[in-house]
Parts: sequence; structure tokens; C-alpha cells
Amino acid sequence: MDYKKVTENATPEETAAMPRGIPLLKDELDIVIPTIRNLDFLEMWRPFFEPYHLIIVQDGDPSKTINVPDGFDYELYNRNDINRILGPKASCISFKDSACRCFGYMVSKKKYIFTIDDDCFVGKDPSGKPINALEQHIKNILSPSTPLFFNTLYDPFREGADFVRGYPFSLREGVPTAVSHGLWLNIPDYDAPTQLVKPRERNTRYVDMVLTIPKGTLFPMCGMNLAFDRHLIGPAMYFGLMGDGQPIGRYDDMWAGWCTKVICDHLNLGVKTGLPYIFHSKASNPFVNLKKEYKGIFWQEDIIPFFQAVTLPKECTTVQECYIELSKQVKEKLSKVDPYFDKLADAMVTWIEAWDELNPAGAAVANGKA
Ligand SMILES: O=c1ccn([C@@H]2O[C@H](COP(=O)(O)OP(=O)(O)O[C@H]3OC[C@H](O)[C@H](O)[C@H]3O)[C@@H](O)[C@H]2O)c(=O)[nH]1
Ligand SMILES: [Mn+2]
Repeated sequence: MDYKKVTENATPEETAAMPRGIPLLKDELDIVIPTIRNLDFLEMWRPFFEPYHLIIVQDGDPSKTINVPDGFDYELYNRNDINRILGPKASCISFKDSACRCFGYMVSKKKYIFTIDDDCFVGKDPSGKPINALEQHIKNILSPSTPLFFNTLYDPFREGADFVRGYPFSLREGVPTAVSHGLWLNIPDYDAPTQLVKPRERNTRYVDMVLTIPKGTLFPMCGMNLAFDRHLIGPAMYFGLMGDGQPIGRYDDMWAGWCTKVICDHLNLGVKTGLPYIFHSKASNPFVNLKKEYKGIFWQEDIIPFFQAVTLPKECTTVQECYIELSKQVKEKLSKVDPYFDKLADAMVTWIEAWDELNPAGAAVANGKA
């Protein structure tokens, strides 16, 4: 294994030379990209992404033109579109923060979502082979999770692995996988304080592992390289009120991850983390990030115990019902931390109302079994 390989991203030529497998879930999966930049990074991903439909959420100035490389099938929404489509409910979609990406989840009509940032390139595994991150996410999502009992040989459904001795046979069917959380080579997703003290740290460690996050355990979900089953857990993937006019930023995916995990635990759905890796190319400014994050850094000392203590009634059998119940508990128990959570709890309700308005069929169908 030549671990030096993982310190470089794959070139478009290297990726283009990869055998083009059958694009799994081609008509059942949308790729959602939040952007304030151009989308040249798609050239790197072309062999892997071209067969899929893209939903581009253009943040910031709607009068700016975002160029999408030829050959991609896409729909693009800017702030004017979001306001036009949602009307007053657009207030729940963040502006000037990558949290805006959740609008793409709402307007999609597909069963699966893969979301990626525009500074994430194709990574290489230790053998130097370009990593088809989308293909690995699909494998993760289409195979069961094992949140109820930890398998020490990691994901038992991967080629060359299985359940180990002592693993109860009654649990070996696993549960449906709702989320696949990928990782990052090169620039790791560190918070601002860590970025400031370790400005030159790069992640060169490629760990060949996929793990189910155990039931009852929270995790810091990063939205940079993430896939999920929209029909199973979509309404929980609200990325909160961040950015312009808000006291906090860069906690969009964290909030969504904590809400999603407690609901997955309640509905017996699984969350996996590990492979695939992408190559994260740009470190955002740690000083700007510190300004966005600092309230979150001390609020989360109250937020995490809140989510750890959350219980959802057995009558909540759909994601929407769980999410509305969660919003009530946020309003009741977190508003004393800061009035922001009162506003956020209301926005959570607006999000579900908007979701059900744009996805009427979803409003009736139970998303998972409690
Ligand atoms: O106001 C904005 C800023 C950025 N975007 C788009 O969001 C993606 C992430 O932006 P960037 O790579 O500059 O930030 P990072 O610090 O690397 O992002 C991480 O932390 C914040 C989020 O949680 C994010 O998911 C993490 O990856 C990128 O596509 C920008 O174009 C935006 O839409 N609006
Ligand atoms: Mn980035």
C-alpha cells in the first residue's frame, strides 16, 4: 500500500480512465450541491456523476451566474427561486450558509440524496485508485445497518466480512440504513479552534472501514460528503437557521445529524460512517469560522445532553411526527439556553409544513416503524 497516494486528489484523466460501471440508482438518486462558487470541480467527478441528476442550490447573490459544465443534467435554484416556491415559508431556509442545501432535499422527487461540497474532489485510495464515493455510499445505503449490537469486524455486509462469533442470530438481519456519512482526506472537517492550533494538519490516514453508529450514540454529522434515504429520513434533514441574520453558523449539519440520529434510533433505522473518502481541497478561513461557530461551541454543552435525554412517544411513527415532537421539546427545553432556539423550533415546524406541501404523498406514508 502506498499511502503517499492518498495525499493527492485524482486528476480528471485518472478518473476518466476508470471503468464506467453501471450507474446504480441512476433514476432514484439526486446529487445536491450548495454553492457560491463555480462548479468546475464537476469535471473531476464527471465519470461518476454525469449519469445522475444534479440539484444545485445557489447561495448568496441570485444575480450571479453559476456556470455548470456541459453534459450534466441539473436543476438550479437561487434565493429568488426559493422565495418564489416557498413564499413566507422560505424563512426556514438559511441564506449565506451551506445550510441552504436542505432546500435541494425538499424539492427532490427521488428516493436517495447524495450531497457534496464544491471543494471536494475525487480522492485516491492507498493503491492510487480514484475513489467513486457515490458508488460506495450507494453500497452503504443499500445494505442493512447493525445499531442494536456492535459487530467487532465492522460492517458484516461488506465483501470478505461477516458477523463474528457471539453475534445474536436474531439480530443479524440488521435494520434499514437511512444515512451514509463519508469522510475526508487532506483538509479534515475540524472546528475553528482546532483549525487555528493545527493549521497545517492534513488527514492522510485512509481507514478501510464502514461502521454502524450504535443506537443511543450521537455523532457530529458533516454535510460535506453525505448520502441518505430521503423516503426513510428526509424530513429530519433540516439544516436549521444559520448564516445571514442568525447568531450561529457551521452547525447546520450538526443540528441535522443530532435530530436525524435520535429519530433513526426511535424508528429503528441505521446510520453508517467511514468509507467513502473524498479529497477536501479548501480550508475555509478559521477566523471567519470562529465567529460563526463560537456560540455553538458553548451551546452544544447544553444541546448534547438535551438530545441524549430525548425520548419520542411510540405514537410517533413517521419522521414528520417525530420531528414536530422534537421541535416542541426544543422550544420547551432549549429556549432557556438562548431565544434563538425558540425561533429554531418554529422554523422546524415551518420546514415540515413546507416539506409536506412540496411532497404531499410523503405526508401520508409512514417513513419507518417505531
Ligand atoms: O455562504 C456559503 C458558504 C459556502 N457555501 C457552500 O457550502 C459548501 C461548504 O463551503 P466551504 O467549503 O467554504 O466551507 P467548509 O468550512 O469547508 O464547509 C464545512 O463546514 C461548513 C458546513 O458544515 C459544510 O458542509 C462543511 O463542509 C461549498 O459547496 C460552498 O460553495 C454556501 O452555499 N454558502
Ligand atoms: Mn470546504
